[in-house]
Amino acid sequence: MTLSPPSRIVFIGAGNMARAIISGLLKQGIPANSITACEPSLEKLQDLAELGLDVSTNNVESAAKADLLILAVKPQVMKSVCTPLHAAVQARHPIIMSVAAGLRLEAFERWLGPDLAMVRCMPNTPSLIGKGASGLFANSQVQPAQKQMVEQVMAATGLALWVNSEDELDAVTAVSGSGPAYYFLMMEAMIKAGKALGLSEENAKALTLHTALGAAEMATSSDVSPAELRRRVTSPKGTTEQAVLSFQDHQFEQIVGQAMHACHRRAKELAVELGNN
Ligand SMILES: NC(=O)C1=CN([C@@H]2O[C@H](COP(=O)(O)OP(=O)(O)OC[C@H]3O[C@@H](n4cnc5c(N)ncnc54)[C@H](O)[C@@H]3O)[C@@H](O)[C@H]2O)C=CC1
Ligand SMILES: O=C(O)[C@@H]1CCC=N1
Repeated sequence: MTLSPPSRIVFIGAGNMARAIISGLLKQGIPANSITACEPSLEKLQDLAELGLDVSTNNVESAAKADLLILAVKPQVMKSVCTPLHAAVQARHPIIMSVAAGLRLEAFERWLGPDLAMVRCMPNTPSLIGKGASGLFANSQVQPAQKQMVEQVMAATGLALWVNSEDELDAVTAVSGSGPAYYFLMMEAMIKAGKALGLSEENAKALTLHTALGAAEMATSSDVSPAELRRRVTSPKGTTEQAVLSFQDHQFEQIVGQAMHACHRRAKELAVELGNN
């Protein structure tokens, strides 16, 4: 895939999320030498340099050559990372994309200056294998062609959806940003229970993971709802029914709902704790 200009993508922060996006981009054929990864420690950048990326420890120099600047540091350090970039981004006006949970566009506008084309993105780590799911929201400075370019970049990592309001990104965080962890937690619990029922760890793990894969692929490719797919597994007076009844007796739906509300609340708290100065 070739990106229409702007074409230098600079990542500030090359941790888990940046690496997941970078990997998705490389898999889609985006040239490694058009991507810059910037991190405080060159040691951490070594594998990315070996893949052919341009690497740097200097955020300001890297931002100064960005066409698309992706801010991928923890929310807790975002302000201290952004403030020194003010002059570089005001001089070049790249498209800026934050992947940080919670932090709102108005905070970035305070830290980086006004009139910048900014996108907030909530990606997830399955971007690593091109199976990511991202929510995107753009401010009014982002032009249609720039929106298309950002969408093309994130679509290289999986599903990329625009949402209608910035608030919705906190809901995206609760559903898909943090969502992989919920499924991993479920897998951990199923492997443990499979072992308790007498399977070897190896078999419990293989069966659990392939079941998750099969269920996810079936649900995404099917034209019927997850509820109907569940019904088709659940024979009246059969085995699945007992498991589902047990989940329901233990308020499964409420447990999931409460967890996602807690996630959503935390995104809002982060915005207040870290974005108000
Ligand atoms: N991990 C995930 O599943 C997701 C993470 N995010 C967001 O992505 C952002 C990054 O999270 P992770 O990648 O998980 O964290 P991480 O800790 O793996 O990566 C952050 C990277 O930033 C680097 N860094 C620290 N200070 C820096 C500085 N001054 N300049 C440049 N780089 C610096 C760190 O060395 C580290 O490699 C966060 O804001 C998070 O909210 C969003 C969606 C999903
Ligand atoms: O846990 C977090 O804060 C980040 C944001 C979404 C997924 N991981």
